[in-house]
Amino acid sequence: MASKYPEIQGGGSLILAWQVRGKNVLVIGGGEVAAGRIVHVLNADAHVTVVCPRSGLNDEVAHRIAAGQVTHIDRPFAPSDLDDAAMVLCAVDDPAASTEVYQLCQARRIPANIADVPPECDFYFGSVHRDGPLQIMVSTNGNGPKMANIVRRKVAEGLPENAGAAILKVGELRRKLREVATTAEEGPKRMKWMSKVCEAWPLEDLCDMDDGDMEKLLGHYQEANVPSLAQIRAG
Ligand SMILES: C[C@@]1(CC(=O)O)C2=NC(=C\c3[nH]c(c(CCC(=O)O)c3CC(=O)O)Cc3[nH]c(c(CC(=O)O)c3CCC(=O)O)/C=C3\N/C(=C\2)[C@@H](CCC(=O)O)[C@]3(C)CC(=O)O)/[C@H]1CCC(=O)O
Ligand SMILES: NC(=O)c1ccc[n+]([C@@H]2O[C@H](COP(=O)([O-])OP(=O)(O)OC[C@H]3O[C@@H](n4cnc5c(N)ncnc54)[C@H](O)[C@@H]3O)[C@@H](O)[C@H]2O)c1
Repeated sequence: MASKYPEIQGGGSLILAWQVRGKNVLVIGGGEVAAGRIVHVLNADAHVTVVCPRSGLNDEVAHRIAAGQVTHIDRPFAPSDLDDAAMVLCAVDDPAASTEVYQLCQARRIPANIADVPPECDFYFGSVHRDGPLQIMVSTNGNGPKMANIVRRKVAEGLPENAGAAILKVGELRRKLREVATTAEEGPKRMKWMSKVCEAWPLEDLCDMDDGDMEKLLGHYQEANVPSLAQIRAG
């Protein structure tokens, strides 16, 4: 029977935007896969430690270490490396070591991804498009990682060029709005107004909006209709 509520499909992943800013992420291994994981977590402002013998580091990981972007422990993994870890990413070419890492992480309740070993992953990586504040992740839930890459590139091709820049401006406007409409009671009205601006304004106008335009637009916050960029500039 058709229901008015969303149908449950099951079998998916819970896709979230995990905030690892300033948290300790331990990367085990220093090869090609580790290099990719390191880029993902550095882009999320995590504090990254790589444990791997120097002889096993690839050029990219060695560069991250030399540039001071990550902390390096020059030896194979040891259980004490987990002591401060909020998240563990393991990418070693040694299945027995991987399994040991995963079991230790489970015992300590540290979320872990063992690259290429789905049953030993608390979360999978996905294929990510990034444009400033905009991130889009594609997952095939373990069915076809290469397909995730292909779909991600197709999705990115279909996006307007200025989506990220427009979203950056929306972020600034929202922060300014909260300074003008400060109270909790104002919340629902503030949210409705912000939604209206996002729907009414083309991306180009959002991108064009400067500080002065934002102040003027916020001056119309109490009105029922949201004026266009041309209207606020014309006064
Ligand atoms: C998305 C991406 C993110 C990233 O790694 O950052 C990612 N794999 C990528 C590439 C890739 N990986 C593999 C190939 C070879 C071609 C192919 O097999 O398709 C290619 C293609 C290439 O290298 O171009 C081999 C592979 N991968 C896994 C297994 C094990 C298995 O399936 O059992 C095997 C060996 C299978 C075998 O032995 O045959 C498993 C996983 N790989 C995942 C993520 C998770 C599921 C994501 C999802 O389903 O959407 C999951 C479950 C766990 C995890 O590792 O997190 C990244 C693309 C990023 C990008 O380019 O944008
Ligand atoms: N999910 C994916 O996207 C994906 C894609 C390709 C490969 N993989 C898998 O990821 C793993 C790593 O692949 P790679 O291409 O980076 O391999 P690689 O051989 O380039 O790197 C392996 C790294 O692990 C290090 N290492 C080995 N034992 C270690 C230990 N006990 N402690 C610390 N470091 C240790 C090595 O020194 C080396 O730096 C493999 O198991 C591979 O099958 C995953």
